[in-house]
Amino acid sequence: MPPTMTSPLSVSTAATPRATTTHLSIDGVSKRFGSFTALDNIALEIQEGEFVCFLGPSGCGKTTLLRTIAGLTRQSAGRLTQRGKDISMLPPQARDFGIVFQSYALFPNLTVFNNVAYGLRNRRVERARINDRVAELLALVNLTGSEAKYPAALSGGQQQRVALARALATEPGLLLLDEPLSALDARVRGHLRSQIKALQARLGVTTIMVTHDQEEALTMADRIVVMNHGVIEQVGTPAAIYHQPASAFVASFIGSMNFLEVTAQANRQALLGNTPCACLPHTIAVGQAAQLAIRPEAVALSLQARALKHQAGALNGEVVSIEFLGAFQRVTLRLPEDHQTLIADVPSRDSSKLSLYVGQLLAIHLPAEAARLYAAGSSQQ
Ligand SMILES: Nc1ncnc2c1ncn2[C@@H]1O[C@H](COP(=O)(O)OP(=O)(O)OP(=O)(O)O)[C@@H](O)[C@H]1O
Repeated sequence: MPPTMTSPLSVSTAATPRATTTHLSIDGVSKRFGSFTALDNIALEIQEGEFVCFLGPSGCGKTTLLRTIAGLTRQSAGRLTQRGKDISMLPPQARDFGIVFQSYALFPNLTVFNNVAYGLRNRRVERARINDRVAELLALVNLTGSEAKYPAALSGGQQQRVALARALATEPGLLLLDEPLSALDARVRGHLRSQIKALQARLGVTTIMVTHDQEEALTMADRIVVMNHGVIEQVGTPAAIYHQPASAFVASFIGSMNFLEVTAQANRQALLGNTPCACLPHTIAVGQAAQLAIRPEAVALSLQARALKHQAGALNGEVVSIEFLGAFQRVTLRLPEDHQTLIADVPSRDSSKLSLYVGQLLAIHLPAEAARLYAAGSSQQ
């Protein structure tokens, strides 16, 4: 299985806020469409003020879960509680949330001012208060001065900022974001990502964002809910999801990962061909086929391969390609063990010491603390 290749990621290391009050509880929520199960017994608690991302591949059920929270889709089973109140059967208009969709969904025939004021007018808020609140919200999303413009006169990023202001206008307890950045080009997306994150931190509004973009989730979320085939695979901080993936699926979905075919051994070990490799504690039976997962940046390369070549327990490989990626070089090695391949990311400042070239034989070190064993054939993407 070739390793999943994506660019290196900056993982948000911000600690989960010390929020201890539950904002939203999802208890045993399932959703079936005919005989198809889109959500299977989902259980999740979201804390007051948290920024949570639902992350997963297309069709995993993340939008269905968001829509269920909003009341736009009715669950087939289970219960939703918001701030202690059972909202399971409430229609969307009786629930406390603001929502931003992927496509801007602004009213095209209303000005920016009137789009943002819409929810406030529906609630019969008095005119002077509406004027103040719209001014405050437009300042918050850096669109002061755009009050009289129509959506068609705004860029995609500006339209999404108006949509955000509109969603926040009535001060909802919960902000729902359904892939709000995916229709925007990369530069605007990056900029808006940090704006939304800063705004959320400033307002402290509990936020759930659906995304299929791992980088977005890793950089924005306090906690990530990784979903696959209608179930939650793992819930954790970005750092925990990245460094301690709970399943082969999570390991392969987030960041780049090598998967080597090995045989499980006792005492935190696995056999790669005949070469013993130390790894983290595992629960796979001795002698069972397994996958050893290790990130490319954790693989260490050195020059003593020839000396080690015939030494028991030494792992070496031949360089088959070198890609220059700026901050690091991505080196693909062929291992003598069953001709498997391994990717190593070598920081550019270290690569000169290795004088890398195709055909070179290098010693490989797989640090045990970065090597995780999963059952062979366990779900990847
Ligand atoms: N109204 C519906 N009727 C039938 N099937 C549906 C309906 N809505 C969603 N599904 C199915 O449920 C599954 C989950 O859909 P959902 O939209 O939640 O996925 P997703 O993870 O948000 O994916 P994407 O990123 O592609 O939007 C999909 O297989 C989808 O085809």
